[in-house]
Amino acid sequence: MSQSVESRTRIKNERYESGVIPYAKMGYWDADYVIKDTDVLAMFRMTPQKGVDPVECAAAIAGESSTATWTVVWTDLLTACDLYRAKAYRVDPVPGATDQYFAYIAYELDLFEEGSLANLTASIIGNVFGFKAVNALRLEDMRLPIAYLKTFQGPATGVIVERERLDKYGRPLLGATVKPKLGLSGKNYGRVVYEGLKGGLDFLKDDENINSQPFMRWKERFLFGIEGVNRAAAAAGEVKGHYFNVTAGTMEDMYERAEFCKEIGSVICMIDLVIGYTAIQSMAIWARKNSMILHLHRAGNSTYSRQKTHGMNFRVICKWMRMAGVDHIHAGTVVGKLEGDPLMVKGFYNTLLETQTDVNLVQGLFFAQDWAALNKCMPVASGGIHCGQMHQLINYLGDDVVLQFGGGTIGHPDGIQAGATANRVALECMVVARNEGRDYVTEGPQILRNAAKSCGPLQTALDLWKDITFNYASTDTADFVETATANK
Ligand SMILES: O=C(COP(=O)(O)O)[C@H](O)[C@H](O)COP(=O)(O)O
Ligand SMILES: [Mg+2]
Repeated sequence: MSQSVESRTRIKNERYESGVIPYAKMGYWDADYVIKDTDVLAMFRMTPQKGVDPVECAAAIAGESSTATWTVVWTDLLTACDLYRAKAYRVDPVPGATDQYFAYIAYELDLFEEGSLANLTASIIGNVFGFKAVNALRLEDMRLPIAYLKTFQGPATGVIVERERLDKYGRPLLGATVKPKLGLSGKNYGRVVYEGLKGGLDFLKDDENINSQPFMRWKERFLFGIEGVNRAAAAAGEVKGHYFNVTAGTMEDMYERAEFCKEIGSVICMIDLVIGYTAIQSMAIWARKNSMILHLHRAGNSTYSRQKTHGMNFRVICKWMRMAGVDHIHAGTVVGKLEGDPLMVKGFYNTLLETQTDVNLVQGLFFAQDWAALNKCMPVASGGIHCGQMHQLINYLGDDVVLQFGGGTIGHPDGIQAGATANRVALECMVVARNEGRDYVTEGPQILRNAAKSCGPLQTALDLWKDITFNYASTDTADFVETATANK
């Protein structure tokens, strides 16, 4: 028997009456939703406007970051709208805050184009952050399903192959940022590179804002820089590198600089986060094709990652950058001059280095994550660190990290080589102490003083920087409900 028109279509259904109905009623809230292995999950910290119901707020976020607009549209009926609608499935009050909630949202995998961070982010951090009904919004964490991760390249080289290419194992790598950041000529720049590498560092690096300015065009820097690398490597009998920053105003310029970097024999090049997700993915593909290690400076991230109630947590940037395919990313020092709570930083490092992570609320990891065999990405600790902190750095950050001392190398009173030597000796004596099973964290200062007896540069550095610490309260710390398990 044929159905009447009215019973065949959904159009007479209350859900599709024209007008404005709550997002929760439109299907963007489903407390009974059963998460699929293939779903993309996101957790937002939301601060609804006064009087806005948290569940409706979560539903609105799910709506605006997936299929919805502000009013009912009948064209939904032309789509698999029940499937494509994101579902907010859980809302928890943030402990200790009266106006904030954690909202969990599940997204159908087919909402996203394969291998495109640009497409993912246009939904997840798109319009939704400007929503008037939400006073503030912060993307705290995401779970990326294996099926989706497999559409991304992942780190071009990865930690294991980087160590093999460098032939350096069992210790953190050592680097330094050339200072002053801006203004040196190519020749003087190359001298800094040479001195630092000759003194014992593995890497020197360009700073985030050095590209191709009038005082030193990029080719000058690359040519003098590689001369410094080659001379120091020949003298030391070790592989050495300098991260040449290929960041530029256009992709064409970046490719040209990266090609030249390869041509002159560099093992590594560098880009800044500010070039954008698509440009980063393109450069990562170029890096894998050309057997180049790709360093990423996170310049710009604090603009949106530092404050607790609005923007996004840096751990999500870590996830996206591992997907995008960079081999290094600045991820905090704990003890240095820039933002970094110890537990949060540990969570970032685990996100970059582990093949699987469990829910770990203390470290701010709200979801379990399987990395689908994407390579590991090397965290870089940089910003206001010096050799007197070596025991703390090794304790907090482990072996798979590049420790970068800019001021802490170039600022040494006896010169750059002496600064580099102080760092290398401090590192090696601490690694030996740790490997011998000593309580190197407690005995650290004494271990350094003993090593300094036969290393003048280390003695001078310890004397100069002995009292330098950066003990400010972190702005980004963990908030969690003891019993919460996000992957229910
Ligand atoms: O130039 C430096 C550090 O110089 P120095 O070693 O002289 O302090 C880097 O740009 C910062 O580390 C970036 O910060 P982060 O690594 O936190 O992104
Ligand atoms: Mg810098």
